[in-house]
Amino acid sequence: MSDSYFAEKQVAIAAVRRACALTSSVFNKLVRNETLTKDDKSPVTVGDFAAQAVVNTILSRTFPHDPIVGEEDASDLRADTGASLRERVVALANESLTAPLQPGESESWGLGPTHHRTTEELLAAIDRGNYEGSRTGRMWTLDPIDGTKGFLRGEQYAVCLALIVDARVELGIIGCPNLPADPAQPAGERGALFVATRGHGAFQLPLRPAGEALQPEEQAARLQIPRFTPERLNLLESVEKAHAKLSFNERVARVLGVTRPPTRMDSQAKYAALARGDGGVYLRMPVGSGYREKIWDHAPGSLLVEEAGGVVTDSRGQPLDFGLGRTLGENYGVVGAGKEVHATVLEAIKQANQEEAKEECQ
Ligand SMILES: Nc1ncnc2c1ncn2[C@@H]1O[C@H](COP(=O)(O)O)[C@@H](O)[C@H]1OP(=O)(O)O
Ligand SMILES: [Mg+2]
Ligand SMILES: [Mg+2]
Ligand SMILES: [Mg+2]
Repeated sequence: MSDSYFAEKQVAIAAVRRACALTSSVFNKLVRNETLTKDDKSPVTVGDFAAQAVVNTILSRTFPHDPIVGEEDASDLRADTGASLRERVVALANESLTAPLQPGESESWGLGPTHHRTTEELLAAIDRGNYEGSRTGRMWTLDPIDGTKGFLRGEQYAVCLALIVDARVELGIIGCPNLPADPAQPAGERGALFVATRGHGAFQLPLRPAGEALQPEEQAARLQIPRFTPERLNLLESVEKAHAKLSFNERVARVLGVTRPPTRMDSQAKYAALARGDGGVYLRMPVGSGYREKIWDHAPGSLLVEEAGGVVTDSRGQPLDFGLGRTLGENYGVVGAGKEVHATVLEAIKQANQEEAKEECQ
């Protein structure tokens, strides 16, 4: 792995690893009343809030001038009705931040047993994620638990962090605590960390740090999307019908001549799976509800796929624009695939659109 954004990469890997340890341990202890429903009807748990508190606390200490676009905010925790939730989030975040230093971490990052934070400090850290985004300058974007529904089901979710500079994703980190470490052994050990730096490749590392060095070459496996023939392709798609138009995916699969059933998976674990050679196509078409995709849901995943030799665009072939604010703007869907397959998928989408329009006229 190269030295481009080396300091940022070290810090971001450590932050995502701590957040993954936190969320995995919280899953086993989650009780009723530790999950809220947000205004958009999506769930948020003490794990989402605490993971955002941890990552933002570390980033604020190490890169104090960088703004952060994070999914969550602390308003529900500050409310009187949020008192017990707030206490739990503070306890979980402090437990994570005060855990012993791991290989590659520095005490100057404000980590380790003497670094307890106050409630106000942790709520303020969560709210550091309120940045509105920008076309220029540096910013981080964080999804503390991507795929909260998957997390609650004990299935796939991901802790996702990216550094964006002048609207271009430069660094992407995705921690997947429930993803098999080795795709050839689906029932084997779980947990994988994915790291991509623009121009320097995509890598899988162990989720738990091993040995003294942070990322010795032998621990990082370089990822490359293989060439796919249609018989070997299958679509990687959302589990949630409300998030993506799965009936349209079926049509696209038919046009492509894909015979294998789709792989349904929550979160940016889909991008990680694609980057390491699973499926061959990431397809997410809008359901027509006016939902706008968020930058934290695609920034690290899209860089990971690009650095593994793939292409990620909207369904018209336009690049995703990370400079518009907290969202990607009007939603035309997202398509990710290896270079050769990507163009074929865009063609198949055109054809599927025409077929659908024709049927709707009849
Ligand atoms: N109505 C919606 N349409 C599309 N995506 C949504 C919607 N509501 C939430 N999401 C986000 O979609 C992503 C899940 O994608 P997938 O369906 O592929 O697993 C998550 O980031 C989820 O947020 P969250 O981070 O809160 O889980
Ligand atoms: Mg959410
Ligand atoms: Mg998300
Ligand atoms: Mg989330």
